[in-house]
Amino acid sequence: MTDKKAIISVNNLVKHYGEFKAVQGLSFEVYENEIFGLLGPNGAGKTTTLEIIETLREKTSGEVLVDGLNVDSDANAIKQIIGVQLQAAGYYPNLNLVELLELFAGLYGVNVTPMEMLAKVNLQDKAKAKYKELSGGQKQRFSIATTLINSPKIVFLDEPTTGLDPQARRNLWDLISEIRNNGTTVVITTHYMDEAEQLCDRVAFVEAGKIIALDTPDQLIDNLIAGGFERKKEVKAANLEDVFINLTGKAWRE
Ligand SMILES: Nc1ncnc2c1ncn2[C@@H]1O[C@H](COP(=O)(O)OP(=O)(O)OP(=O)(O)O)[C@@H](O)[C@H]1O
Repeated sequence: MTDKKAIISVNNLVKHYGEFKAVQGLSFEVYENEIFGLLGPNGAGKTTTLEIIETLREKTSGEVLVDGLNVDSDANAIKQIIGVQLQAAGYYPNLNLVELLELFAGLYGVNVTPMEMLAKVNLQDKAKAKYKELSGGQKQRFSIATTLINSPKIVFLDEPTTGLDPQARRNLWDLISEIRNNGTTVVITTHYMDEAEQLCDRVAFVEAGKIIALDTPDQLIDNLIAGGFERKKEVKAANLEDVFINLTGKAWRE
């Protein structure tokens, strides 16, 4: 991993909300073409950190470079090369998915073929549906499609699988891996450790505005075991989620 090139560099990032210190000197790099996970408990500062990198939130101090561009001076250029998920409220209720994609493409000043974008996230059948008519998993997939409109170098996904069933989650993992395999760097936040373990090339654990560990999932687990850690209960070769997936299959179904 040492020959990897950093596409995001965060140096001593600090964010205060009044007296409250939400981010307290974070430093990390995201490498080109990896899936990088920010993990940590509620309120740890993950979203704040992401939004500062996305140029959507002011920092208190520190340096953030995105593909060599500085968030302080090059925010507009950064916006051109990143894909960010919109909050649900951003989707005009009376437009269908094709019309929404055309609207976003117009805002970015790019040409897209909406059906091709929908095919990437397996939503061709829903081309004429409105956002509010989609299931939770379909909404997430559509919102990921919107992040790809400007062919970004980096996509940011804030808890993309929260609230989804196991199949929808696994299908989203496949989709996110595909996005990475097509050359895009992915930065993701999640509370699901199985997701981080399966999906992320490297993860950073954030707690109370600080990074307390950063490595590949494999290395972090090996370090823990090397320290003498043992699970109390013997681990079975499968878990209840495996039973669910085996009973119900892995096909897209919402
Ligand atoms: N606009 C704001 N004004 C004041 N405090 C804020 C603001 N935004 C976030 N905070 C506080 O900063 C801390 C970090 O919030 P943040 O949303 O970054 O956490 P998070 O790690 O993304 O949490 P979660 O996992 O719950 O999404 C929290 O204590 C939160 O209450």
